[in-house]
Amino acid sequence: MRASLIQIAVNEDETAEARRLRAASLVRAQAGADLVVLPELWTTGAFAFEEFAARAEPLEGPTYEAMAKAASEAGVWLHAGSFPERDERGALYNTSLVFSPSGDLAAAYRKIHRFGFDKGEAVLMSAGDTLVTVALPGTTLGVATCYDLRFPELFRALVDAGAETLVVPAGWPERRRAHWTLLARARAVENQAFVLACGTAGTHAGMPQAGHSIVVDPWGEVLAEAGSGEEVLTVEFDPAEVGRTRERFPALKDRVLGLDRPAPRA
Ligand SMILES: O=C(O)CCC(=O)C(=O)O
Repeated sequence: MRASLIQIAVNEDETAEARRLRAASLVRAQAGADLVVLPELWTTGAFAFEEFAARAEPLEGPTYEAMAKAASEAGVWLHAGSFPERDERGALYNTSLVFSPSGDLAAAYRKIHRFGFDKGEAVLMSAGDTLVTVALPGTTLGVATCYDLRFPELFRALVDAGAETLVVPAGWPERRRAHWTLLARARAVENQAFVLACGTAGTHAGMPQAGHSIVVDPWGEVLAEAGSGEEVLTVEFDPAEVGRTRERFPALKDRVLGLDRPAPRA
């Protein structure tokens, strides 16, 4: 399987519309890949909070239209990263879209863990509540977004639902880059799965982005890692390696579920 992660730069000197056109052309240039991945909130920037409401779109808005067309023109499975979605009740979500090579929507995932504690995305957006997996020829994707990477129980639930390739679009800041690469490897090792983690480059709302998109195999080896600037990271991998790893080193079979919790101290 050939996957291309488009680590697009998100800077304020480019409009969302111009970036959408550029992203579509970058996707079309990946014709021949099986799977193409874009990062989180690449139209607005993950830290441009005031843009979320101003730039929010219905599910089938301009980003959906442009990415559906780009997927079908390139003939690839496309995880189109995420955009600020406004639903019919006016609530905002950080929503990712996955398209089939014919440009049909295969899945939409609303980010479950919102980042910011008591500000930013955590207060501006609503949380998703549904796990999403997508069956591709040869592998099943499990999708998560950025801050979700810090929550191993979400990834374990995706594995329980059949995921073998975990796809994580992000807008991860440079100042915590060490966590990004460490957590991507941890999620791969503990779940014996491929991790495809696609970040952004550039600086928006004063927040330099980490870049360093990374692809990790089920043994935790880094197959490819981008630098800090805009880059397309392309990697070939054999999805059957997940089954071989789980067979050879069957740690997932040794899980102990339903442990009693210690009684709270009086
Ligand atoms: O967890 C982190 O350090 C970064 C998370 C983040 O930037 C996000 O989810 O938008």
